[in-house]
Amino acid sequence: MPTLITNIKELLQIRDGSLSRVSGTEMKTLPTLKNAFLLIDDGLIKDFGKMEDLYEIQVNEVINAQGKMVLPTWCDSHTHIVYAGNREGEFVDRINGLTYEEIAAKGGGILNSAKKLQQTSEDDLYKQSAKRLDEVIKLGTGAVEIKSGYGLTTEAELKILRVIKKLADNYPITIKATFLGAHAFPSEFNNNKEDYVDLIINTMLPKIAAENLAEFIDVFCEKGYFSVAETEKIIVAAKTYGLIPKIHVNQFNSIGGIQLGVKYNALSVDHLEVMTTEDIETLKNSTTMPVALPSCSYFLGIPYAPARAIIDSGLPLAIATDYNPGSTPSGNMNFVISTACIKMKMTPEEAINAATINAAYAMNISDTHGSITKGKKANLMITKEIPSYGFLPYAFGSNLIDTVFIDGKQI
Ligand SMILES: N=CN[C@@H](CCC(=O)O)C(=O)O
Ligand SMILES: [Zn+2]
Repeated sequence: MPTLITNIKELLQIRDGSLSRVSGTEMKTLPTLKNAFLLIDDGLIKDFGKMEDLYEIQVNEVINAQGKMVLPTWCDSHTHIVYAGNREGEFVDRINGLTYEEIAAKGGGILNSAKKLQQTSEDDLYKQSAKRLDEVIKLGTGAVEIKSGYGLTTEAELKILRVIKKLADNYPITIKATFLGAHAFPSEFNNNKEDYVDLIINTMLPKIAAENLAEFIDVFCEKGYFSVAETEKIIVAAKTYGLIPKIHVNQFNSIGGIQLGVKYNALSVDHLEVMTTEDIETLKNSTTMPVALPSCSYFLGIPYAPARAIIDSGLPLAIATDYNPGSTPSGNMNFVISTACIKMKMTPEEAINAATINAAYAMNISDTHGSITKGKKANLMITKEIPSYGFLPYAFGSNLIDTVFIDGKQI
């Protein structure tokens, strides 16, 4: 039986089904309908319109959204939420003056998380990760991409990907899995890095493909991590198994990761804190979505991705949390949106577009998620009473999300 939401102060992000992403000046527009209704049936958005055009209909439930906004749930296209424990100690080390790179160089960082994860059972890892997922769903996230990458052995990488699969089976939200075995070189491969790349290609990838555990391939393409040549080798091998590239590039240095991503039709290139004009030029006329991770810049105190230069050059932009224990121990998309506005000078319209329709594109789900469109999933949220949608990024730190619907069901 259908559910009807009535008296919606403003229904945000109404789009035609054919739209998959918005770029450049298009990002400044957020199509809305004031004083609206929305009808949910069979888990999908069945209809919406002005209250004055509401017709007689038999429904199961009527929700009065007087004074409240309704919008599609956030799509978080870049997370690492399947991890063990935390890295609170390194947080304090950084407060005391060490840099992220210095901590990694002395065996902390990703290797620290990998050690913890290797010692954690699959059940415990599931429990820890499910808790994080529960939290972000309540904050309005209705689809999430999750990467492996804190295992760094065949067994531990498979453990993470199986946990992701179990989360996808047990939770109603859409979950996409990414294989990120190339997140860091385990220390035992320090003197023979090619052997680790070979392990990824010859052992991990075939097993992951055989169990159908990932849709995307990711590599941390960065100085001190994986070179452009190593990244290319891994992407080429992964593509033979049908995995689509979504890669970590330009976090600390611009070394050619964007050019590589575009060459191999990456679905997205993520981080982008350090961008050259050539990097921006390369992204033009490509199908690759640039993805910025504002909370990572906030937490590490590193530059923010130059959103203005990216959008003003006509490109699209998506934003995501990067939820992980080292650089972003937060999965709050509302904070990401506020930070994008406050620190990256994105307008509320641009930030909401970046976290919905463009973020859905960066996860390959824009045909079902990311906008209020008839026939798309009824993954929606109702805000608390707010004066306007600009209040969402403005009142940073307040939880303004009242109710979340996934597949038309209230969470
Ligand atoms: N930069 C690479 N990977 C993660 C952080 C890894 C970590 O510090 O644990 C990121 O996207 O920020
Ligand atoms: Zn990341």
